[in-house]
Amino acid sequence: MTEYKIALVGFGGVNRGLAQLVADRNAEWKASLGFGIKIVGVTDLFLGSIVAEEGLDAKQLVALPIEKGALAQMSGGTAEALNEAVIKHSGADMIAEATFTNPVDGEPATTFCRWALESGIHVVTTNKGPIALHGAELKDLARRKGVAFEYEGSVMSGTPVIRLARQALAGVEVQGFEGILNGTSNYVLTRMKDGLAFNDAVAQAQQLGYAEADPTADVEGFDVRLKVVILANELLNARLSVSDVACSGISRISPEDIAQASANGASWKLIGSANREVDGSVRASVEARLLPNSHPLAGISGATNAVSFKTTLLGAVTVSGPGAGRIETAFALLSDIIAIHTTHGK
Ligand SMILES: NC(=O)c1ccc[n+]([C@@H]2O[C@H](COP(=O)([O-])OP(=O)(O)OC[C@H]3O[C@@H](n4cnc5c(N)ncnc54)[C@H](O)[C@@H]3O)[C@@H](O)[C@H]2O)c1
Ligand SMILES: N[C@@H](CCO)C(=O)O
Repeated sequence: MTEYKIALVGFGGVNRGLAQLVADRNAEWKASLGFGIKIVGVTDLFLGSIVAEEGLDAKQLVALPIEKGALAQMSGGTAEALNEAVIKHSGADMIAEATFTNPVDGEPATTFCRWALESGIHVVTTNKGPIALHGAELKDLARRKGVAFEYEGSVMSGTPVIRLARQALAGVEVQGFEGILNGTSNYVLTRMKDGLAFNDAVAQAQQLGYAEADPTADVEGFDVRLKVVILANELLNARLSVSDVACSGISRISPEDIAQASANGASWKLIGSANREVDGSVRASVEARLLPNSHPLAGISGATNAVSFKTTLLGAVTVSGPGAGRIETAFALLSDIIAIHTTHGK
């Protein structure tokens, strides 16, 4: 029976969700998926770090209090985040990288991915920064080292979209896409429709684990911009940089705008899109749009996301599902591990 040794880099909502899945389902996976997972290391800026080659108790990790240096409370743990040592020397076959997304330069997560890949260790990540800003370099490094670099959860959380489009839609000629790609902003717009104030709706999204560490990234469109770059480069073979994508958010939409839209049978939505132009170039944008309620994306509510691919052979193909959430995103990491097991399984 294959047992993957994994090190968790960043132990916030998403990787705690993965530990929860391991605690609850590892035995079942051995039967249904043909492998198990052993957590051999954890490192987190706030909580500290720990390594245990024999494996850590996932239940104990899930129950760890969210207190500065809390990993020092576990036998062998320390209050220091020994990121490099945990990534390179914990004996892990793979790391699950889930630290903060840095939309400016993708650091330090990009360095964490490089350390692992250079050491011949697979990487699964939900972090948009390294992929949107350094994806080509990291994919090339992974190829050269013969290891996997998987990032399904970077777009639409656990809802399959990157691998689905890459594999199941291969050959249908994707010409473009438009979608609701941020759970927090869609949740905020939905709750404002119910009468909640903007700031209160953002606070709820934070409590529910949807928002970025700095929710400005959600409501000003920066998070969607990263996702548009990832999807356009992945599916349209574009070579977009973040600066190529015009971007605005939802913070200027007032309760009055929302009420007026409702009265007129329309809804405000934050839409990320990219399209191949006749000259072959790809044009992309992120903006709030007023959609008639008959539009397929107008009825997508709460933290649900949806993306509609424009294809030559099938017309529009639309995928909808959770766009954020701790367990939902942890599932994306599991789907990456399953993909690694399929391609690199021992
Ligand atoms: N929560 C979601 O719904 C969701 C969905 C898709 C993608 N993501 C992405 O997944 C990642 C993790 O999300 P989350 O909700 O768990 O965030 P989180 O804020 O709950 O956790 C991030 C953790 O990373 C740690 N960290 C930050 N910088 C670090 C560093 N330099 N070294 C070590 N640890 C560091 C923090 O202390 C924190 O515990 C983010 O990049 C986010 O954009 C989240
Ligand atoms: N903060 C992001 C997490 C998923 O990438 C969102 O709300 O969509």
